Amino acid sequence: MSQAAIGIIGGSGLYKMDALKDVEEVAIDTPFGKPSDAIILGTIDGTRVAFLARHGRNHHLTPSELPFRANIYAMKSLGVQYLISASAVGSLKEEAKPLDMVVPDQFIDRTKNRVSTFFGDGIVAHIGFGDPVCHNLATVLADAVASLNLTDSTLHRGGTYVCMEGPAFSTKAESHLYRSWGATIIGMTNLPEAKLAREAEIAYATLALVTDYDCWHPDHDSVTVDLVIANLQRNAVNAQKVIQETVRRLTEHPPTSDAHSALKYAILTPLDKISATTKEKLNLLLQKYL
Ligand SMILES: CSC[C@H]1O[C@H](OP(=O)(O)O)[C@H](O)[C@@H]1O
Ligand SMILES: Nc1ncnc2[nH]cnc12
Repeated sequence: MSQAAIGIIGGSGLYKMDALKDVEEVAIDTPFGKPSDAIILGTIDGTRVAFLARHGRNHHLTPSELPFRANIYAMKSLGVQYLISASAVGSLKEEAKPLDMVVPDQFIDRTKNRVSTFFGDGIVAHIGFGDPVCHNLATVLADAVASLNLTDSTLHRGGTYVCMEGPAFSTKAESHLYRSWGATIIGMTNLPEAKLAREAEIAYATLALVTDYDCWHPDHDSVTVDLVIANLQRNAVNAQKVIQETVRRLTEHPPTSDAHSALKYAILTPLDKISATTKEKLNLLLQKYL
């Protein structure tokens, strides 16, 4: 099957990548079901890239309905080693303005209905997640943003992304609570993805595109989908430029990543005690340790 070392997951408003050439659509089935949509394989300036629209190209899946495991497994099956998420987020800080970009380095989990692990069914593993984002990949991503000198968007390096369940946006009390925790941005999708990517030994980083001030800001109307999409469409051109530049830099200097060996000391169950069925289901993740 065709392979790509770099994967992109496009969120709300980013349903395709114009820079992707020679595209081929691949419908992948995984032991965890089907991904959100077909994966679009192609090249960006000669580098193979796999693109997936997180909510489907017609945005038909809510955050709680997303097949996170199938999405990450499908990326792994294509050989993806670096995964970049482009995501719409609300801002929890005055200085992170709509149209700005944030490359977060921490997450807070406020989800309730997500399956965020490949393990279970007779195999136990606990990956380290103290640093949930790959520092080296995030640095390449943030450096790519900085190199473009975008006039209409300020870059914020680091910051905490609160991942809420949704699909309704937060209450004001929740929004103020997250601000009191020092969090920078809020979204509904990235945390399960980051956990599963780590379990799959894929380096993961997020390009967060600020679309609104959530509902805490006294001078801004509460968040609406219209506002999110309008601001994302304004920012989608910049986001694609950033991704293109990041792909160029990753191709020139592929960074090392601790994520690439995340399972080395994480599996507790003796490998000879794992059932054949579970072994087969997780073979893609486990094969280098078997
Ligand atoms: C359309 S507003 C809420 C929606 O947008 C974000 O999606 P994504 O992370 O896929 O860009 C947010 O997480 C919500 O799912
Ligand atoms: N304010 C917000 N809350 C949660 N997810 C979002 N995505 C974009 N804006 C958001």
